[in-house]
Amino acid sequence: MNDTMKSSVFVPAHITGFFTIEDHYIDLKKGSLGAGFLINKGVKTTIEYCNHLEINISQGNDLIIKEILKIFEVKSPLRITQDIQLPIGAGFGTSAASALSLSLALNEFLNLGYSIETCGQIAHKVEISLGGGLGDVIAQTGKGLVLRTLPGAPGIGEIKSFNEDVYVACKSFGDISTNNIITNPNYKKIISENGKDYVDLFRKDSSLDNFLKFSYEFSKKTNLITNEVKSMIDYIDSSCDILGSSMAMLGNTLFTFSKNKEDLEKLKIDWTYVGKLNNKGIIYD
Ligand SMILES: Nc1ncnc2c1ncn2[C@@H]1O[C@H](COP(=O)(O)OP(=O)(O)O)[C@@H](O)[C@H]1O
Ligand SMILES: CC(C)(COP(=O)(O)O)[C@@H](O)C(=O)O
Repeated sequence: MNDTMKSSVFVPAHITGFFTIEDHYIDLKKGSLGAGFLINKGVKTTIEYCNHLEINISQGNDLIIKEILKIFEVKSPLRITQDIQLPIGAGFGTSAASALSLSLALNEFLNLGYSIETCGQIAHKVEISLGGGLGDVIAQTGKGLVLRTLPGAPGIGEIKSFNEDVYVACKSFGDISTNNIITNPNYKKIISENGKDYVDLFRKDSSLDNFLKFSYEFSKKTNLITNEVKSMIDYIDSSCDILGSSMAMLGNTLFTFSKNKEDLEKLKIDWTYVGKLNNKGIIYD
């Protein structure tokens, strides 16, 4: 047991701009290629000693927590608190952040000595089995702008991180069922055909401009872009000097990048998130 009797881990939300779907009969090798980014809100999991199992979660259900506890074979009664700081199902990767932050916090609190890769593989397996996503867990072990170059769990897949000094604003209009999209044969085909083109181009020139351009084109070519997101992008493009905007995969959520916060605040949009790109990654308290 951790002698401080309390462990907290924050895992940043991850927003995908474009991606491919990489099936495999081994869940640890199943995932996605693509590019996305991390922000300064996400999921913070805190574990304390308690005389009975207590789960406090700010939203959603305890399905992910129960699955992770099963894999860790946790016997000691704990108080697990999860602060999910963004809307669930809206393209922020909250299921992956819930699974990864809990795995890392359990590892620290129980002094198990697992590597981040092992904790990430546990989280990835739960993410895949529950249909929460494909490549968010490995992406959340990166920093800033994250390119997935090999699919799979941490320690199996591969990522490259790029540090960018920019502001991001996200506006969510609601959720989109990730599982319905990533298991639909027609979507799988159009997503992977277009996603592969953009991954190949982005690998050659991994600039922020390209990320924003490729993501917006991807959202239109896959017909995933929603009317709300498209109209908001048109309004933003006509209003001010921003770097670019697109749709979060997979949520009815817009994201836009700017060199300064003032231009984002001038838009008078009730942002779901506005802040700097997260170039630091996971935080252990
Ligand atoms: N903390 C959670 N506990 C249980 N289920 C969750 C949690 N977060 C998300 N989910 C479920 O996982 C699926 C994907 O959610 P999420 O990862 O939030 O989607 P997105 O990555 O698009 O934000 C949804 O069906 C959602 O209901
Ligand atoms: C795009 C998606 C397949 C789903 O993302 P989300 O809905 O945020 O879980 C993501 O997991 C990825 O692999 O890039």
